[in-house]
Amino acid sequence: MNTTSMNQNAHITFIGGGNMGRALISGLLASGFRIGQFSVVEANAVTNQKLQQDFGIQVMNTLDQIAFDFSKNNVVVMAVKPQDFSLVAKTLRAKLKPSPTSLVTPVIAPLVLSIAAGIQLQDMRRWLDHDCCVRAMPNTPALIGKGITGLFADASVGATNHALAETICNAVGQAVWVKEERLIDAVTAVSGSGPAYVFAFLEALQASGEKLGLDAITARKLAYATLEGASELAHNSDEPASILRERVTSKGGTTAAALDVLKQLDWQGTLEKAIHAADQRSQAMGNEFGRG
Ligand SMILES: NC(=O)C1=CN([C@@H]2O[C@H](COP(=O)(O)OP(=O)(O)OC[C@H]3O[C@@H](n4cnc5c(N)ncnc54)[C@H](OP(=O)(O)O)[C@@H]3O)[C@@H](O)[C@H]2O)C=CC1
Ligand SMILES: O=C(O)[C@@H]1CCC=N1
Repeated sequence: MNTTSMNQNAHITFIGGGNMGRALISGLLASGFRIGQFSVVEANAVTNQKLQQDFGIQVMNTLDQIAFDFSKNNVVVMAVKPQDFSLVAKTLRAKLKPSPTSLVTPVIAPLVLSIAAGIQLQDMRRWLDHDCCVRAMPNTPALIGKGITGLFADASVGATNHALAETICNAVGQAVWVKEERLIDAVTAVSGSGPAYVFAFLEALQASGEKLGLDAITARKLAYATLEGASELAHNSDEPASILRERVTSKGGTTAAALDVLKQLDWQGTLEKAIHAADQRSQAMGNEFGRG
């Protein structure tokens, strides 16, 4: 099946349309997937209502309302919190197979694409009684088509579903495959949680400007434009970030004064510890919520 017909025949069911589900739905719609290709199950009444209003898509309240059309290339995006995952997966289990009286057998096995932090493939497969599972770790810039998603699949996922998972993630930005499942925890720590570190940096840069006497609007403009300009410069440059940093740092100047303080406070070490904590938490959540 070529990519165009694979995409056109895809039906994507989101279980959970909260922060990340919403970002992916929005990004996928903007990239050309059609409204009719989506189903969403969202238990929260307010979130449910808002999804219907904003996107005009079909949003169900409960999992028992799902009925897969097995003539489609079904993708089920598991976008609930890790602590809700096992219950959802166990409820979904019976739905993933056509009923014995069904006249349609799946063209390809439904793909279960989990974006949940920590939840491991072995646990998903046990709960779902279904092999065709892929782990993905996207991030919220998917909302504007600038996400980056780390993906892991093992050999039990066939070529079509491998390609489908990648196509969906590419539609909302970029996708990278990692070679070991364990590395999805690292992806989570770096880029899944990463936007929050960047937003915290932006908050701090703006607040520092205000403390130096700039009004809030000006401080915000300076901080946001600096982050945008610097990251685009780094992105488009052949040089590593360390060289770009040196070019800003005049000998005995202002940048050197600021970077000296960050060095004394072991800024890099602190950030490494923070990202290590996220990686550890991802593993711990896998153990905590993977039981049962
Ligand atoms: N937020 C992010 O930046 C990222 C999140 N992720 C992962 O994505 C997943 C979702 O995170 P996030 O979007 O932030 O979480 P949210 O809580 O915003 O969204 C999850 C939604 O699922 C709903 N829900 C709970 N149980 C069910 C059910 N049985 N059926 C249907 N819907 C249900 C929740 O309702 P209620 O609130 O009422 O429980 C909630 O609205 C997590 O596993 C997280 O690890 C991955 C990458 C980035
Ligand atoms: O904070 C979390 O657990 C989720 C996973 C990555 C981003 N948000």
